[in-house]
Order: sequence, then structure tokens, then C-alpha cells
Amino acid sequence: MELYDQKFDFRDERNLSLVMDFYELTMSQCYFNSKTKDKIVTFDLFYRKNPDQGGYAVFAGLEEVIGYIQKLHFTKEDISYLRSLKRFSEAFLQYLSEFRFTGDIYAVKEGTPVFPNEPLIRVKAKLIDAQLIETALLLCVNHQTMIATKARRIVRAAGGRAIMEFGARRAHNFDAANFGARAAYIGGVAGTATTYAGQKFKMPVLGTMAHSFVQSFDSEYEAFLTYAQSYPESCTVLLDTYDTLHSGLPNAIKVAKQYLEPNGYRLAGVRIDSGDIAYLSKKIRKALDGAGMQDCSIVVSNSLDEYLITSLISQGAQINSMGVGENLVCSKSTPVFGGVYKLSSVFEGEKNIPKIKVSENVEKVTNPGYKDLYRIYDKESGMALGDLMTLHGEKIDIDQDLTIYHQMNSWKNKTILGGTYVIEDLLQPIFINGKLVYDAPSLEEIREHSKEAFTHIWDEIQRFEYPQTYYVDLSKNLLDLKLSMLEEVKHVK
Ligand SMILES: Nc1ncnc2c1ncn2[C@@H]1O[C@H](COP(=O)(O)OP(=O)(O)OP(=O)(O)O)[C@@H](O)[C@H]1O
Ligand SMILES: O=P(O)(O)OC[C@H]1O[C@H](OP(=O)(O)OP(=O)(O)O)[C@H](O)[C@@H]1O
Ligand SMILES: O=C(O)c1cccnc1
Repeated sequence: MELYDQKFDFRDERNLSLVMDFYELTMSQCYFNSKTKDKIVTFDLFYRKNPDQGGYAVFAGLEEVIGYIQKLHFTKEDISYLRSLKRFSEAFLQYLSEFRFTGDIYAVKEGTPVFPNEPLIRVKAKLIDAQLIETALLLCVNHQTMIATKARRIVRAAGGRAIMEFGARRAHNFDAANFGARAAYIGGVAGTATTYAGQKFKMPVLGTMAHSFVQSFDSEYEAFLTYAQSYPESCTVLLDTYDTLHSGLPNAIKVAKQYLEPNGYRLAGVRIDSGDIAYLSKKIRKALDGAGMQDCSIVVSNSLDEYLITSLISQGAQINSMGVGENLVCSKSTPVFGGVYKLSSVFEGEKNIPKIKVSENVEKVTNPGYKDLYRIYDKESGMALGDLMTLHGEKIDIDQDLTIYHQMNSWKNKTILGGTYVIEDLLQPIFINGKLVYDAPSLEEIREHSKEAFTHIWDEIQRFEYPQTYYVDLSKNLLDLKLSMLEEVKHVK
């Protein structure tokens, strides 16, 4: 079988099959030894809390999930290693050596705004197949969704000013830098400083210059001039190596006037990387404008995040674009996205038996059953009214009134009048019987989809402070099932 039977922007040639928690393998051997081996089950991947007390997340990481599943196989070396652990029978190792994922996977499109407790990925597969992919699914989705969400927040704060992703040097490792750049692009940044990400994911690469460049010349002027001579059409100089206002700025203007402009070019930009950004940027704007350089951009950087950016803009800082590193690529304020993967049902022949995970903490009680997920839009405004989980196969007639229920309480419900709404099936087929059926969009298309999808989400959901909670509701059938299962569990206890 071809490792990749689909065109992707990025192909990871590494064999990452064993990037799985050891218990996936030990449990799978138990399934193999028991009659549960070929049992068909369903799992949901979902998360419980929005990052940064925000109102949403941006789903990302699916393409890497697809790549992993397509390639998932155990090589001779993998099998030898597993044998050396003395935990696995020869029969099971033989089974693993022929293993390929054979199940169905449905998922939300990358870039889609998503909300707590709804299935972002739904797996229907043999128990072993569904178990073995758990770690990779969570790893890819948790990382990239976290970064895409952070990027979206930073881009929103920037209010139309371009954000450059500068994080590779602070990223936790190579993959975090590259996939972080990819996810940031989905979240709306203009490009990345990480050249590899540009090459592999076909996203724009951007950048200015470092302090070391300026330091390496005898004078700051000479450094700026040398750079301008090499890149007369796209020269952005760094002002703060010695003294932003008294050395960097006059030298930048001097290079513009004495070299660039006489040769028919303009100084593209100046970057500030320390000091009081609001104060300095205002002074710099005034000086540049006074020198007839209204088109020269002011780029700022220095541990920026969505809150600092909001503050700088409210202080009247004169900023055209920003470089953001550590707070974006490490999602410093919310460094973990808590996606989980829970069993939701088991098939016995054609019969589907819903399963629930109970917790003292009401928020941690899972939504049972093999489910579908719909987004409901107001027909007139096009705005999303909420998301609805139903039992798989429940039909929604958009000409009829639709009552949607809170995830725990039947008295908290809302009826949407028939004819006033439209629905979107959010779970797209990705794999059917192990075969990839998804025509993966390009990264550019994913980014566009994300931007467009957010125009349907009310601003009240997207704001940073105390955002409104987006409705993620249940159909009556699903709520009744959940409540009756909770009652049953109470009796069992
Ligand atoms: N006007 C401002 N309002 C709020 N925060 C600001 C403003 N100007 C700069 N900042 C932020 O304050 C922090 C200042 O960082 P820091 O204390 O390291 O000073 P610095 O200017 O970077 O000094 P250094 O010369 O050591 O680089 C940065 O995160 C920066 O983005
Ligand atoms: O602050 P962040 O949001 O993480 O953005 C990246 C930072 O990395 C660079 O600094 P660094 O001191 O590493 O190198 P430099 O000499 O190029 O400034 C750059 O100047 C930014 O300040
Ligand atoms: O191009 C830049 O200015 C840049 C890139 C990475 C980190 N800091 C700055």
C-alpha cells in the first residue's frame, strides 16, 4: 500500500508509528487475546475548556493526523524492539507487523472555530485500531489547535496589522517550530521567520535583521547601508542596538536619503525591539513623516502577546506590523490544550451500545453515543446560533421548529423556528474503511476557510474579556439518553 495516496503540501518521511503511549500497545494485546479484538467502537476527540478563558478554539492538526494514520505500520525494527520488551506474544507481534488502520474517521475541517465538548474527530473502528491512534491524534490536535487559537487571538488584537511569527528560537523543538508556524498561519499570521515551514508548508517567509548584524559592522550607519545595498527593495532596519531615537532613527533616515532614494528606492521599514514601544513608535512616526517617509513601516517586537498588543494600540502606538515569538509559538499563557479522546459507544453486531464516562465533576461527564455534529446558522444574518450534537442518523428538517437542549438540563432549551435557520454538517469523512477519502485543502485554503468561518461567529463570543458562551447543545434524544444513563449509573453505584 502507498504510504501517501493523497497530495499533501507536507510529507513527513519519518516513521513515527511508535510515538504512542505504551499502554495503547499493552491494552491492544489484551483486546487481541480476548473476544473484544474485532469489536467495533466509536471514540470522540473533544476538549473541555477554551484556552485563555476565551470563547472558542481554532481546530488544527488534522493534516498531520492523516499523515500519521496513512503511514501507521510497524517495521521489522519496531517489532524487534517490542519483542525485546518481553511483554508481547509472538502472535500479537505478528498481528502488529501486518497492522494497518482500517476504520472510519470523520473530522471538522481545519481552521474551523470549535467549542468545548463537541467531537472534533470521530473515530469508528475496530477497538485495536481506535486505541492505537489515540496518542498521535491528541498530540497533533492539541499542539496545533493551541497555537492556531493563540494566533487567532493575537491577529484579532492586531486589528488588521500584519503579524509575523518569530518563534522558532523559543519553540520547544524542531517540530514545535515548524508545526507551530503552520498552525499560526491557519490562525491568520501573515507569515513566518521559519524558513523550513515556508518550504514545506508553502507559507510566506518574512524577516528583518538581528542586533548581531548591526554590531558586526564598525558603525550602525555602515550596517544599514550594507543591508540597503543588498536589499534596496525590501530594507527594514533594526533601530535599537545602541540608541533608538538618537542613533538608530537618524541612521535609518540617512540611509534612505543618501542611498535608497537617490537610487529610486524607499526605506521599507524600521523595527523597534526594546523600550517603551508606544512612546518610541509615536516619536519615530513623526520623524519619518517629517522626512517625507510616510510609507516607511514601523515594525515592533519584544515579548508581545494579544494583551500587550491591545494595550499598545489603545496607547496610540504607531505600528504597522509586529513580530511575535515566544508568546505565540509556546502559547505561553495557556501552554496546554486539553483535548481528550473518549470511548462513546460499542457495537454488538448492528446494535450500537452507548457508553458514558461519569465524573463527580459535572463538566467531565461525557456525551454518550455515536454522534453527529451540526452548526446552526440564522438564515437571514448568516450568524452561527450554536452547535448541535445528535445521535448518529437523527434527521433535522430545517422547515420544522428545532429545539436544542443544554448538555445537562432539559429545562434549559431553545427553539429555533422552522424556515429561519440552515445547518452545516461539521464532521467530514476523512477515512472510510481505512481508505483516505478526503481531498485535503491547501494551507492557504485552510487559512481562508478559517477567516471566513469566523465572520459567522458573533463578536461577543470572540472578545477577550468574559466572552459570551457559544451554545453547544444536544438533541432531545441525546439528552434523554445521557440523563437515563446517568440515572442507571447511580443505581449501579
Ligand atoms: N508602552 C508599552 N506599554 C506596555 N508594554 C510595553 C510598552 N512598551 C514596551 N512594552 C513591553 O514591555 C516589556 C518590556 O520588556 P523589558 O523589561 O525586557 O524591557 P526592554 O525594553 O526589552 O529592555 P531591554 O533593553 O533589556 O531589551 C516587553 O514585553 C514590551 O513589549
Ligand atoms: O520576543 P519574542 O516575541 O519572542 O520575539 C522574538 C524575539 O527574538 C529576537 O530577539 P533575540 O534577542 O533572540 O535576537 P536579536 O538579536 O535578533 O534581537 C527578536 O528581536 C525578538 O525580540
Ligand atoms: O526577522 C526578524 O526580525 C526576526 C526573526 C526571528 C526572531 N526575531 C526576529
